[in-house]
Amino acid sequence: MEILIGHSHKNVLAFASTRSHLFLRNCLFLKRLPIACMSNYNKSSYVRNTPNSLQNATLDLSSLEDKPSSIKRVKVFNPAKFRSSTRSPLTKAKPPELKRELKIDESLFSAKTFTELGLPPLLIDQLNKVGLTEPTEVQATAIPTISQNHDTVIQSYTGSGKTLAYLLPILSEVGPLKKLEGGENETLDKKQGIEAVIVAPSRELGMQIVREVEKILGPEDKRLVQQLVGGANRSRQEEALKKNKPLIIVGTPGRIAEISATGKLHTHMCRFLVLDEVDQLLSFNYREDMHRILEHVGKRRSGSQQSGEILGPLARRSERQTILVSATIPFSVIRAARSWGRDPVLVRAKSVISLDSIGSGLASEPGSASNAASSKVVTQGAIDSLPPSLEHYYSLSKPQHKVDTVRRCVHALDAKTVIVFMNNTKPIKDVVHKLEARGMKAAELHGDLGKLARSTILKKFKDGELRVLVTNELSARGLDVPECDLVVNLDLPTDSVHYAHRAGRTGRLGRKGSVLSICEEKEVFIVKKMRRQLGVGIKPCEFKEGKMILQREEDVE
Ligand SMILES: Nc1ncnc2c1ncn2[C@@H]1O[C@H](COP(=O)(O)OP(=O)(O)OP(=O)(O)O)[C@@H](O)[C@H]1O
Repeated sequence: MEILIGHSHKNVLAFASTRSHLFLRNCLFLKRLPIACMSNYNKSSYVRNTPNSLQNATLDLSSLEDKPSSIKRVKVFNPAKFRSSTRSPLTKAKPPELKRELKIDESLFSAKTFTELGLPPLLIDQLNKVGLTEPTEVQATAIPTISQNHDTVIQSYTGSGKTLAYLLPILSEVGPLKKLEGGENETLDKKQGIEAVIVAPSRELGMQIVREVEKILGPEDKRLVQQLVGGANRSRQEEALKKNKPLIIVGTPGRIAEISATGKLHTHMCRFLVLDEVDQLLSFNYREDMHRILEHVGKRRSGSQQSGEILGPLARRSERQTILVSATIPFSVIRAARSWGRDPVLVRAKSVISLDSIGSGLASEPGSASNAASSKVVTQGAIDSLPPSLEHYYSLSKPQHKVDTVRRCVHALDAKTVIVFMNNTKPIKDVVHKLEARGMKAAELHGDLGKLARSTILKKFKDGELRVLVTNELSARGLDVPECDLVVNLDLPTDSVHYAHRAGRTGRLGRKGSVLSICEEKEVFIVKKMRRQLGVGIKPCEFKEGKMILQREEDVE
């Protein structure tokens, strides 16, 4: 027990201190430190928190895949057979300590229909009604895996359909579209209360997930999903919880934790906990709220609770299934998943790997890591996070000419729906004014705006009433505007993980998309570093006579 206490708390501390550096950097140092200092500072924060053996072991997500011999594969998985034996949460709880072997039928990873994946007929009908007929690669891999009750980490590039990859297996177990099992009836259903909690880091992403669930449930049953996002009226949300008795709640960590603390949100019997954009949710900013959520969701009252009290919240094993999702999965998430999960697996397009198959000795004490190794951990969090269809460019510009470079790029590429990212909130308004003065319909979106203003602007942008949205990191995660054909980094992102999420707002689900990073000459080394870390080509370019001209590297240096 003592070992477990230490292990669990170490994870908490690792998250806390890593983020506290990032947080300080974002808020305080950004304007004052030269970029080179910032990048070293970022590295050193990882050094302090990365276990020794991890740094020496060059462990990464891709290296996990290089060890097929460590994957236990016993028999062919038959989804139809599996689904009929799926346990009912109230009757057939599996002892958490029992290790199960990983048995996945890889032929399912190429499934061309949702039927092949064993989804219930009612759910498939509804998907067809809303025009969803063919699963994406990550969906074809995640759906059968989650349906086997594995705690799952989903890592797949931006815009690859991760939301439905976790929603569909949940909806085939929860709500009116699920497959009814023998002995189960509507009376039991009504007693069950909240069955799935989905946590997202921003209101916008939370609301987007709610809309996705509502779309599939249809107008008659959409009350079964309830949003609990910050910025909205809390008592109205509490009333809706009481009145509508939702089965699924989607919310931001602060609001979920707040309502949970008042005793008005009962999630102990919950079967699914999803952390969307998990790497962000496990950061310092959210630590207290996430603690509460992890402690309470799916924590049935049983004999095991007592040992949970002794071990501390993160070490508790519960009956819930935990699903962690992001395009960027740093090692800290793998470590967390291993420490909370039951038989946790890592799902990527066309591959499933047992997290338990990662070699031992990774949980040694943090402290004396090398810079190179720790930066590799960061790098590996970002690799394979970008859709292959994206084109990446960078262009040199003096600070006072950056807005003009945006304008020339938009015209040269004839981009219709553009997201411009900046690092600070204050200058955003000024950029919007300058773009409007140059005849472009633009608006600002950031956290200083009220909820209503944020949703109105986002709606206008999605409806095509605005050509350019000037925003900050708020919009980098999860925002799905399929029409977005150009992302511009008017300020360079702080690292490759931030680059990946910003860039991923375009080129969604196989569409074409371009990403332009505007930088000063002294910042080119940062672009090159990100290019190396992400494994993508970022080509130098300039804009002349309404055209984009690609340059040779030598001409830029
Ligand atoms: N099977 C499918 N068929 C058609 N469209 C789909 C399918 N799955 C998802 N989509 C659509 O693809 C788009 C991207 O999906 P989603 O937002 O889930 O991507 P993501 O991988 O979560 O991206 P991010 O990492 O940026 O959050 C959405 O508009 C979604 O509705």
